[in-house]
Amino acid sequence: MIKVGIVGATGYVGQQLTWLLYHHPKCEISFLTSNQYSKMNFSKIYGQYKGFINKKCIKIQEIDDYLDQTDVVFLALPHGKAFVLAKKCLAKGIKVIDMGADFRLKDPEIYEKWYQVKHDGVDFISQAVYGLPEIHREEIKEADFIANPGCYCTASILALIPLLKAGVMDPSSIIIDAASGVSGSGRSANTENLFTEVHESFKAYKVASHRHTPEIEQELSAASYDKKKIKITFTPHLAPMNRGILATCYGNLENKQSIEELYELYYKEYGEEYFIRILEDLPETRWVKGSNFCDIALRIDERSNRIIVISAIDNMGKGAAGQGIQNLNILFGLKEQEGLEMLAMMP
Ligand SMILES: NC(=O)C1=CN([C@@H]2O[C@H](COP(=O)(O)OP(=O)(O)OC[C@H]3O[C@@H](n4cnc5c(N)ncnc54)[C@H](OP(=O)(O)O)[C@@H]3O)[C@@H](O)[C@H]2O)C=CC1
Ligand SMILES: CC(=O)N[C@@H](CCC(=O)OP(=O)(O)O)C(=O)O
Repeated sequence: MIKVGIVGATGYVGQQLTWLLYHHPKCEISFLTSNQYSKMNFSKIYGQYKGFINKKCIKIQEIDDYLDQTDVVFLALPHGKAFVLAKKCLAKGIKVIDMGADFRLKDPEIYEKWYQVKHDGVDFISQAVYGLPEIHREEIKEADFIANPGCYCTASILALIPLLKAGVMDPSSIIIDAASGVSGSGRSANTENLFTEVHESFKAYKVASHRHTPEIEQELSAASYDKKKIKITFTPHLAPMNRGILATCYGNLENKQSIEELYELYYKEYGEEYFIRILEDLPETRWVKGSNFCDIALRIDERSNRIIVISAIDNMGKGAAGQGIQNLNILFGLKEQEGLEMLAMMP
């Protein structure tokens, strides 16, 4: 069995990791950390685990006692908090999957500008592989340190890469409108996320300033046919639902092309990918809720010759914990779907 520690287990991503690992046939949990709830049984915080997980949370400072019996550690902490822990675990030969943003951006100056935090792990950036398996699988197989992508980034990058690789779209014309469920902002108390503030309302936020913008640009630029630096317009929205991301991505087509030709690019890129479903029907968040799937569909606006790509993921599935487990499976040479084959649950 692979022994897995979760740092930040009481957050939404940490809880989702715990749920997936509890059901994973090849993994067992070695420790769960929480500073706020240390010494409290995990099933007291999340009641569904009563009778299933009987483990007390430990403080981060106590993980040293457990690291000798741990193969891989998930860091599910706010940004700026992964540097010291990643360094410590890697030095002990323990694999690390960071769910936060600290090692996703290859340029520390860009990180510092968008996150307003000093990068304290510059020496490790090159060691971290961007954990989007459909794009970086071969590098992930060789890695011991994974920077798990941001949720909006996963939905947007997977939606656009086939078009950019083929060079059929003007990269300077990309606009991404994406909406997320409220769990995307985490579990900590915040007036803006109260039920009364978000229920029955829909809003854009961090317009032209969201920190996922440079992450999406980094990956799209690297994947595009000419590797030129791409600048996008990205507008996130808050949707009054618990989970899910729907990304609607627009770009100008370079030439007149049929929808069949464009779908062909997606079948070529993702035809073998278990977790990507290329659909003719338009994706909906409810069809991916709780799963690790990314559903994608295409349309052409004939009047403007614009391509519109719509993708749906669960922000905590393929957008975070599901993808984290997919990365774990690759790191340890397991079947990529191990522990991840569940479908969305309706309603
Ligand atoms: N929510 C989502 O959909 C997604 C989140 N992410 C990223 O995953 C990470 C975790 O997100 P999420 O679970 O939503 O966040 P939450 O706010 O729900 O949880 C954060 C966790 O980190 C712990 N924590 C908070 N502050 C500190 C601190 N100063 N030092 C140590 N531990 C701390 C909390 O522990 P304690 O019990 O002590 O309070 C809690 O367990 C973030 O980097 C986030 O950006 C990535 C993709 C999607
Ligand atoms: C709805 C909502 O608030 N979503 C979060 C994105 C969560 C995420 O993926 O953030 P990281 O890149 O920090 O991991 C946000 O917009 O900040």
